[in-house]
Amino acid sequence: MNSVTETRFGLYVGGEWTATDETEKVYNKYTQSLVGETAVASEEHVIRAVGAGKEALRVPFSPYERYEVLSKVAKLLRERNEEFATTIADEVGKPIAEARGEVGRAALTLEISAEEAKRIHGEGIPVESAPGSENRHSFTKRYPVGVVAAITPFNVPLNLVCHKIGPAIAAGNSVVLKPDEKTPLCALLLTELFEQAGLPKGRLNVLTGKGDVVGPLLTANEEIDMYTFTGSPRVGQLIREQVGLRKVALELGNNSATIVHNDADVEEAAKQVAQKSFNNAGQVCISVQRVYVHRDVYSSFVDKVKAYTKEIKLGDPRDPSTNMGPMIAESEAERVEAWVKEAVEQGATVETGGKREGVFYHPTVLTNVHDDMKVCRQEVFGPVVAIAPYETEEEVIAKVNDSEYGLQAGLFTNNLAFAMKAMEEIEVGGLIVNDTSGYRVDHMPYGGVKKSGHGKEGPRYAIEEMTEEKIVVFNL
Ligand SMILES: NC(=O)c1ccc[n+]([C@@H]2O[C@H](COP(=O)([O-])OP(=O)(O)OC[C@H]3O[C@@H](n4cnc5c(N)ncnc54)[C@H](O)[C@@H]3O)[C@@H](O)[C@H]2O)c1
Ligand SMILES: O=C[C@H](O)CS(=O)(=O)O
Repeated sequence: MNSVTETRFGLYVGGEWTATDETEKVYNKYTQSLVGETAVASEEHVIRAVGAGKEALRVPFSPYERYEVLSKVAKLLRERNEEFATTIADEVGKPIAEARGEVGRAALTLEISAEEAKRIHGEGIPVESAPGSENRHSFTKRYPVGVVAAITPFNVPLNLVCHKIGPAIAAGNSVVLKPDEKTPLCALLLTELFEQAGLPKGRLNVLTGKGDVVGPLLTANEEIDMYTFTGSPRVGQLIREQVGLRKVALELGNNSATIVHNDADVEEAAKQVAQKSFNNAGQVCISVQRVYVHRDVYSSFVDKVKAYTKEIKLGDPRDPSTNMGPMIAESEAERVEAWVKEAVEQGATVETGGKREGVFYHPTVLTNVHDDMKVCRQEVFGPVVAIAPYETEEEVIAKVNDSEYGLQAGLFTNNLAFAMKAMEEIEVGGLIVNDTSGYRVDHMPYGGVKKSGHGKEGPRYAIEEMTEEKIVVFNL
């Protein structure tokens, strides 16, 4: 069959599209109308996909050929930018401007991966410096791990797929991808581009279906060499438990903090916070959730954030004037509503927002919060930001660190000594000075500590995760 019959997709296994009797429906998150239907993978499909991946590894696929395929996919993706952007807007509910931005970033992620394919290298090891090894010489080389299973979330369904397929292919691996069942369409369209670009059969296999069914089938398959997962800490933990001694990279959640110090550009900080708290309706792992503001500038900062937040226009994601779309499901909007209600019962003040309309939750600014409220302690993953004052550098660093998570944090200050102290002491994978926790470009090392996971993304760093380093020592 073709990959698509109108909007119906098969599984992609060993370079062939396969239909299944059972299908999974995909809905437009704004209109709730049907936008696509995918096949549903069974255990047999998992076995076939992994087998195809293993088989493909036996056929030479040079670094330059990998570079060429990945570059071609990036080019095709740029050519079909609008189709991908509208697909993301429909299946996620992400405003079209943000969706276009995601497509551009996804193409860049593939271009960076293509470049990295040509420069995977080991290093010379000076073994001769050890007494008794004077006549030895040594170097290392990196080799693909084999078959990589990639499991991805709903919120950034194209670029986060590219962050897994790009480096895995660049490093010489085969991939079995399982995109999120709520937003699989752009990953399936991307698979068509890999096919069109001439990716050898079996190097990419795509299995769709419910995560709690297909996921365990993947983790139970002993032929898979590595798992790369982006999603919730709950599922990350399950995968960790199920895969035993095999390699795992986990990109999980966060309750991201940003500090606004008394010497900061308060106007700029407020503008950035109001934007990075509500992008994709707050459904971003580095979305600003907790803001700690120095008492000297607290009132003026809260006023400014409120004013910027009130300008956010909710509506149809396809309408270019919309700033914020719906959440992924009404049940998620109800959960956020319940968490805000609970915070208010515990003493929080709603400065603006605090209202649900069906699947929309209005962008919400909370003050008078304390660190043990759910909206501070847990990951909201919705359009809610909680603002609290602080007085000393030590106090605010302790507050930021008082979290189970540690993905990224932001700090607005012009005080270099404070910025360096924060770099030394804040427990995160990335500290962003003079911007929010929400800053990311695709070639930087990206990944968390604590319950935010382990292993880095960014093509160069993901390639390190997806390769094994081998040493050779010559006794001459
Ligand atoms: N650190 C990062 O880079 C990053 C990026 C994006 C999202 N996230 C996190 O992802 C979460 C939101 O995404 P989500 O709701 O799609 O997450 P999720 O964990 O519910 O789903 C992620 C993926 O796991 C699959 N899955 C579900 N159950 C499974 C199981 N039992 N075994 C294997 N796979 C299973 C889903 O189908 C989906 O493909 C948030 O916590 C967010 O912070 C992290
Ligand atoms: O949701 C988390 C994403 O990794 C953030 S970004 O889209 O990559 O910037």
